[in-house]
Amino acid sequence: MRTKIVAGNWKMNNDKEQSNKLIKSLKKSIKKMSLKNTRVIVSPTFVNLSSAVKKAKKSKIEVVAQNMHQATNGAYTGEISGDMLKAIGVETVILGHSERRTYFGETDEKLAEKVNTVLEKGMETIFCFGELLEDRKSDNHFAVVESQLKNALFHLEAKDWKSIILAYEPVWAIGTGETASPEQAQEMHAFIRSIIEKKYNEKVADKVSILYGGSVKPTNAEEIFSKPDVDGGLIGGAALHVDDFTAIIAAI
Ligand SMILES: O=C(CO)COP(=O)(O)O
Repeated sequence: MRTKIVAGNWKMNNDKEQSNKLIKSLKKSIKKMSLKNTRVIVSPTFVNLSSAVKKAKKSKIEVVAQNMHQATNGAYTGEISGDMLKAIGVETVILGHSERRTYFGETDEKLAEKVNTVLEKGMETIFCFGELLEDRKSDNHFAVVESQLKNALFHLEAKDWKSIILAYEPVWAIGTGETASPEQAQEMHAFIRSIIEKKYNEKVADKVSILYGGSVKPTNAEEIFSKPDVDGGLIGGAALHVDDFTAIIAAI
């Protein structure tokens, strides 16, 4: 059985107090839930990671980072390395989010380097990708997603995939209120699994958790998560509110 995951990407939101308060409330609200085979993840901004890790201790909540640099250390002003994250108890990092690609020029090639570093450091990544609206309109969405995966991940060996979680986030659905329909999500997730099977084998394809991201809300989560190839969600806006995020976790 594949691991189910509900992850909240807080982006550049929540100061230290808000961050700690949200974790405290979330801890309480999920305490009685039976979360067998399910991971609950939150991703605060860098400066709040350390206190979030402490706050989340002795709970089901895992704290992950939103980005990291590919080098171990060096003259990279403003950057954060994998070792620095590990030193404060953060073992997982989101990579390739569309906001990083769009606003910070992260290319598939750079992401491939970051993924390599994640593996060298024994870390894990939630790897994001997804097509733009114009790609979908021109019926290029499968080709775009396939090339993003090939360029950034298909140099890996089969054994490396135990450290990879995929997050399909169609850019047109991020923060827009417009969600991919459960059928569109399922169609793409099944396609992703099929190309992984072709490149590797059935076991790798069957084992990798593929999350959907893009305007997931309490009102649509259950239907999206009910699809056989959707193993959870990467949640933006709705992860900032404990009631909404709790309802989304309950939907899994
Ligand atoms: O970008 C996202 C998660 O990484 C999705 O954001 P929204 O849920 O706000 O659309």
